[in-house]
Amino acid sequence: VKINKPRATNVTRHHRQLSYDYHAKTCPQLEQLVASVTSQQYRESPISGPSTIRLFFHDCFVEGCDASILIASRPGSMAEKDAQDNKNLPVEAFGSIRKAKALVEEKCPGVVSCADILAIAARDFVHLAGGPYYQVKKGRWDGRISMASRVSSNLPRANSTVDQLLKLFTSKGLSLEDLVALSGAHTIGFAHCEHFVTRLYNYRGTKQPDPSIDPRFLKALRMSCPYFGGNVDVVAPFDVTTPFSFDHAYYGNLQAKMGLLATDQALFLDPRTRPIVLELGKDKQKFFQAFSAAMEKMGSIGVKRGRKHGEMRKDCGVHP
Ligand code: HEM
Ligand SMILES: [Ca+2]
Ligand SMILES: [Ca+2]
Repeated sequence: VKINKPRATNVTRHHRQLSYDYHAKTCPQLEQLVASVTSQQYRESPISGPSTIRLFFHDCFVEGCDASILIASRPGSMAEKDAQDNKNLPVEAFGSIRKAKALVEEKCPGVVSCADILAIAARDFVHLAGGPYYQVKKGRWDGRISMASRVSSNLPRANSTVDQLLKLFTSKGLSLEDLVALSGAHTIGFAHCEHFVTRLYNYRGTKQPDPSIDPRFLKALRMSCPYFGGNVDVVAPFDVTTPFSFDHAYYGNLQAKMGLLATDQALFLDPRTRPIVLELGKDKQKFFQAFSAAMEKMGSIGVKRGRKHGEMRKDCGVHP
């Protein structure tokens, strides 16, 4: 397989422009302000955690980390959030960003982008669920473009092959290691049946289940997800062992043939990614380190700086 070289120039140049202390003078209390919202939100509706982390991923992969995913559609222009791939993102995720932005605007008007707030909130939720607390680089501006039509080609599908995943991730400046570490976000959260149901009944048109699923796990999943006529709202946990805790159990599940999506299980089946799955499954600290580093890289995809390329929104849902 030919792996496209990451367009490192693009990514690193913007990367260098972000900094940990970007708001030290303009909004020194920024992280506490966001934390007060995320911690309360996590107590009141814990599903804000996984959904905000996913929101951040879907933002960064489409037009870069620029809060383009938060823009509301207008008549005649369908925005990213209403694209098919984003329709399962619960309102809670958008709600926490809106609340955090409102509080930040009250204390530090006009200086902090929605994109930075989303990056900080995603980190907070990782930590609140038991994951690592890593420092977040800041200095992103919000994006001017949000088009539903740009979404699907920039996001992975639940049945993408490892080749396809690699091609997509390297095109964003992310490595093989980053792909495996970031997929570890599936240590929390849930997926709707539609994303894995063909694995349970008709794998690649064989009318048989995917042979790489553990038989007991298969049976349990089939109980929740019938092939026909199931309830479309039913979800299954990504990590059957600790669905609410941000730990490295995800990688152990893959070794036990209990990956939920084809893309999860594929990371253990593919000889290129298997060694990384084994390594991260052995050592929680190693996973935390790899995940934090990969989140920093993901958080610097396509970052915009300044009025020429970006904007500073007051309301994250509308262009100023
Ligand atoms: C590697 C390719 C990936 C694929 C194919 C994929 C696909 C999916 C799918 C299909 C869902 C279920 C959505 C639903 O039914 O509601 C999901 C959920 C989720 N994804 Fe991924 N994902 C990938 C990578 C990532 C990355 C890189 C992150 C973050 C760093 C992430 C974080 C999450 C989280 C936290 C959830 C749970 C959301 C919830 O419970 O509300 N995923 N993903
Ligand atoms: Ca974006
Ligand atoms: Ca877990």
